[in-house]
Amino acid sequence: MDAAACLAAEKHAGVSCVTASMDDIQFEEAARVGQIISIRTKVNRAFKTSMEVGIKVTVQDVLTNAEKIVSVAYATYVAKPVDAGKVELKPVELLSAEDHLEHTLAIERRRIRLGYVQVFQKLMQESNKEDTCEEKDAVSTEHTHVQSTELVLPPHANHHGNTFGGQIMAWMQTVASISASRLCRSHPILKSVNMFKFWGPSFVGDRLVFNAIVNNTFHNSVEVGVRVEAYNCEEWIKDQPRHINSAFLTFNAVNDKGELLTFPRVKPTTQDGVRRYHGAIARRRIRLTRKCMLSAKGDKPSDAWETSNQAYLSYSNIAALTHLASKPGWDITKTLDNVRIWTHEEGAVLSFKVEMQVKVPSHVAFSLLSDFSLRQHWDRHFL
Ligand SMILES: CCCC(=O)SCCNC(=O)CCNC(=O)[C@H](O)C(C)(C)COP(=O)(O)OP(=O)(O)OC[C@H]1O[C@@H](n2cnc3c(N)ncnc32)[C@H](O)[C@@H]1OP(=O)(O)O
Repeated sequence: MDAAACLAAEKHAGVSCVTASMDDIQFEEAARVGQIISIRTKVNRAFKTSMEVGIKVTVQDVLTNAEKIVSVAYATYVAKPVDAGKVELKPVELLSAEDHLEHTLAIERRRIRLGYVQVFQKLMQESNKEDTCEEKDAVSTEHTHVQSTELVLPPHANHHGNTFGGQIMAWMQTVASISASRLCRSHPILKSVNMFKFWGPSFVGDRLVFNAIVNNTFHNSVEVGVRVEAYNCEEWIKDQPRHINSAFLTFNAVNDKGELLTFPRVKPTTQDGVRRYHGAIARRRIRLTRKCMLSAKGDKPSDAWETSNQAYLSYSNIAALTHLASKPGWDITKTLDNVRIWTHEEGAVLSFKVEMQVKVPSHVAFSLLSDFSLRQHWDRHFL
C-alpha cells in the first residue's frame, strides 16, 4: 500500500516523497493466498508541501471472480527532494466528478487529521475520570511486553535508502500480534491500525527496536501499542535512540468455530501503563466515531453532538451533501431572479438544491457567508 501510494505521490510531485502519516486503516476482509490483490492509489489533493493519497485495496477470487474491498485508506505524503528542503506542490488536475468529490473531502479529512491530538487529549482527561482500571483477576499488562530488533537491509528500504513505512508496519504487526497472543492463546487477527505519524526517517544500516505491550482490552478486542526506536552504529554504542514511530494496533481472536474470543481484563502496573490504558479508551472512542461517521453509514454514535465529535460531524454532513450534489439526475424546476431550484428524486427521497449567483470578490463572499446574521444582505428571499 505504502509503495503504491508513494509512487502516486511522486508522480504528482515530480520529486521524492516520504510518508508523513497514515489515517486509521480498517481491514474489512482478509486477503488470502491465491487471490488477486489490487491496490489503486490516487493523489486526491495537494496542500502546500503535503498531499493526501487515497488507497483502495481489493481482492478478487480467481474461481468466482467476486471482488471484495479489503481496505480504503488515506495517507499523507510530503514532497522532500533528497538532500534538499521541502517543495511547494502544484494543484491536482481534476478530471472527473469523483476527482472533484475527493478533492473537496480531502480538506475536511485534513482538518480531522491535524486536530487529532487535541481531540485525543480531551478524551484522555475524560477517560481518566471514568475508568479507574482497578479490576480483580485482571492480568498485568507487563506480562504482554515483547521486544524485537531488526537490522534495516537494502530490500527493506525505498529507492532513497529510507526504510519503507510499510516494512516498519509489517514488523510492528509481528511483534504486536505476539504480544496480543499472550492473552488469548490463539492467533490474533489484525482489525485496524490507528492513525499514525512517521516522526523521523530511518535508513539502511539502522537497528530498529520494537517494544510492544497490551494497553487495554475491550471484550472482543485488544489494543497493542508499539514504539519504534532507531539507532545507527554510533547511537547504538551510546544508547541514544531516535523515536521514529508509535502505532496502536487492534486485534480480534477467534476459536476453532470462528467465534470471537473474549479477552481478559488487564491492569497496568506502572504510571506509563496507566497512561496507555486510558489512551486506549480515548483512541477506541475516536476510532469508532470516526469509522461510522466517515463511512456515512451504520448507526451514528449517541454522542454525535459532543464537542470532540465536531470535526467528524462536520465531515459527515459535508460528505453527505457533496455526494448528493454530485449524483446524476438533478432537474431545474424553477428559475427566478438569478435563483435556480433543482430537484432530485430517488425512490421515496426528494432532494432540493438552491443555487444563486452573486458577483462579489471572494473575500467579501466569505465574510458574508461566514456570519449567519448577514444573510439578509445577500439573500433577498430570506425571511
Ligand atoms: C515508498 C514508501 C515511502 C516511505 O515509506 S518513506 C518512509 C517512512 N516515512 C518517513 O521516514 C518520514 C519521516 N518523517 C519525516 O521525515 C518528517 O517528519 C516529515 C514527514 C518530512 C514532516 O516533517 P516536519 O518537519 O514535521 O514538517 P512540517 O511540520 O513542516 O509538515 C510538513 C507537512 O506535513 C503536514 N503534516 C504534519 N504532520 C502531519 C500529520 N500528522 N498528518 C498529516 N499531515 C501532516 C503539515 O501540515 C505540512 O503540510 P503542508 O505543508 O501544510 O501541506
